[in-house]
Amino acid sequence: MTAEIIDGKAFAAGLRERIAEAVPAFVEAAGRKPGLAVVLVGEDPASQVYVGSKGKATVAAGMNSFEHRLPETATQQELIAMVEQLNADDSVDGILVQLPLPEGMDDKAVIAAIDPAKDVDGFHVVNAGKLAVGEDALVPCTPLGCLMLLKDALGDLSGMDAVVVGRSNIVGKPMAQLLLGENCTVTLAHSRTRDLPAVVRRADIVVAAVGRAEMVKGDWLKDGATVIDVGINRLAPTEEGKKGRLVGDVAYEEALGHVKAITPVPGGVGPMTIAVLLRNTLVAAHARAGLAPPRDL
Ligand SMILES: NC(=O)C1=CN([C@@H]2O[C@H](COP(=O)(O)OP(=O)(O)OC[C@H]3O[C@@H](n4cnc5c(N)ncnc54)[C@H](OP(=O)(O)O)[C@@H]3O)[C@@H](O)[C@H]2O)C=CC1
Ligand SMILES: Nc1nc(=O)c2c([nH]1)NC[C@@H]1CN(c3ccc(C(=O)N[C@@H](CCC(=O)O)C(=O)O)cc3)C=[N+]21
Repeated sequence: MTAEIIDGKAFAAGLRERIAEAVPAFVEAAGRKPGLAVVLVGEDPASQVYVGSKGKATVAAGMNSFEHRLPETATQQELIAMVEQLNADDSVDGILVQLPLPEGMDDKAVIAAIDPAKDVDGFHVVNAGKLAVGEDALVPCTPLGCLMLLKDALGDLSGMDAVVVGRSNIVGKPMAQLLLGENCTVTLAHSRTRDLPAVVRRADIVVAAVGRAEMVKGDWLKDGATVIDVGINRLAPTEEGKKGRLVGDVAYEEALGHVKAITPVPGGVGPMTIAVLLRNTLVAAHARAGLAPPRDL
């Protein structure tokens, strides 16, 4: 059996195209462009790259991109003051505070300061709670992107055994909620899980969101499983002066011999995260303007 490589990059490009096509109708109805504000604290080079590519994708979709940078030395109070200013700014539909925050800042307090209607990351407890009880919510971008790829690859997920490895509030937990919402039988595994290989072996669907390079081995996978690899791990460079290779949480080459379909790293989930961020911004913009949500996004 040859494994299908799930092309997240291509799917994300298609989604961004559909978003760009839906923007003019919003502009017509609301009399303004949707706007996304990204706040970056400190100088972390990886974060700077992400923020830069988010900004470019936002503008390419026909939306306004507002970038705000605070120095590494900024206080939590200053950051929250900036968030409150963005809450009050009517041209801003989405607010994303890039994580991780510098040492000493409390993620929870900062996220709590974001207006839930503008919380395009879906990290605010109001949105997490709505997702948990099955109400309309802004859903975290990475797990929603994973779900879109799964539905595209498999169609109806009803009744399937899904194992999510990793229980963070950002990826694993909302992923489990989404799969439950699709009527999967969901197992949420983590660092205290006993006999993880045996747990993973039961799964028709495996979502790996651990942050450990190539931890999930090929022989942990049931033949014919579909695998979504969320992990982004930079290996040590093999040559001086070069960047190390990017790998996922799944031993990709080994997995190819077992799976029905799998996402690569890079080119899998990563690009979906950014496309869904734009989608969430457009959804938030419609809701804030009192318009019906855009369809087919
Ligand atoms: N593609 C994208 O857009 C994104 C990619 N990522 C990537 O996804 C990965 C996960 O991110 P995130 O959820 O934020 O990470 P966290 O570090 O917040 O969570 C990791 C989870 O993995 C679990 N875990 C750690 N070690 C093991 C182990 N040996 N066996 C089983 N479970 C284990 C932890 O368990 P416990 O709770 O018990 O500690 C925890 O629940 C990272 O590689 C990150 O870079 C993240 C966000 C977006
Ligand atoms: N508030 C907040 N929201 C986030 O959504 C958020 C965040 N903070 N902090 C950091 C993580 C990580 N993240 C990624 C986005 C895109 C790629 C991506 O596009 N990756 C490319 C490769 C990029 C490369 O080559 O380095 C790929 O996988 O193909 C990866 C990771 C969003 N995050």
